[in-house]
Amino acid sequence: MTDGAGRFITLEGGEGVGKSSNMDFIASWLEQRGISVLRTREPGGTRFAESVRELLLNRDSAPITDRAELLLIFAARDSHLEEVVRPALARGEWVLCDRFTDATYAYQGAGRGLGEQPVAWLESWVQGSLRPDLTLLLDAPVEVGFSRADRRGDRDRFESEQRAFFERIRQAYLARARQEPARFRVVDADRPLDSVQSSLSDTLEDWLKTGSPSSHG
Ligand SMILES: Nc1ncnc2c1ncn2[C@@H]1O[C@H](COP(=O)(O)OP(=O)(O)O)[C@@H](O)[C@H]1O
Ligand SMILES: Cc1cn([C@H]2C[C@H](O)[C@@H](COP(=O)(O)OP(=O)(O)O)O2)c(=O)[nH]c1=O
Repeated sequence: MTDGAGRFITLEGGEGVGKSSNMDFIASWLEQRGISVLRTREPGGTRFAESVRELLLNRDSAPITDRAELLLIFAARDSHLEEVVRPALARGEWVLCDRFTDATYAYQGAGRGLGEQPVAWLESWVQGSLRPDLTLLLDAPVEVGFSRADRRGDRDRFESEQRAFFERIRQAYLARARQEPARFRVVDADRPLDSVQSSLSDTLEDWLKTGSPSSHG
């Protein structure tokens, strides 16, 4: 892509679907095509946001109400957008982010049961018109992700939730993908890693062919 405009790509999915395993793959795939990408994650990406991440993920944190959790996530997001994402897009760079606001609709909106409305308010206040250009959703049954994530060892504060929480998250992600088919590509992650990656290649190839429209030009 040589049009000089940045692109904002997000990777989403429930626990253990393979986001971390595929971040490198996606970044290298783009880099092989001459597109360098800035890799980042949420919550996180700045010193402040990484401290918030620690607070949110640590099982030994003092109790956090659901509303406070939502506000903390957007506080971290504001810092990440101001310090990292917006400046990179303004320089014409591509940004690849491990989770973004679709995760908030899924985890806080559906998982915690706060509903879409408070997420939508904060999204429009904190982000203005900024939205991802492409969202890759890795989808797998909850038990598949769970058994993979368990191999990683200790469960964090979110991973300690019950199965119904993760079912709501999966359904919310799929519903968002249905509502915004132009932005989302759903990849079946319930397959061996090489098949998942071959689908990701096809998906990216197809998206680049369609002109990979940017809203940050
Ligand atoms: N398609 C796959 N098939 C089998 N195991 C996988 C697959 N993708 C990832 N894994 C393994 O599952 C575990 C969780 O993957 P990870 O990438 O950390 O998931 P996430 O970041 O989505 O939580 C890791 O041990 C990883 O090696
Ligand atoms: C970005 C974001 C993440 N989260 C949660 C989901 C994850 O459990 C956790 C950290 O994300 P992540 O690093 O993707 O964890 P994992 O690799 O274990 O899937 O933060 C939210 O609840 N809301 C959000 O808006």
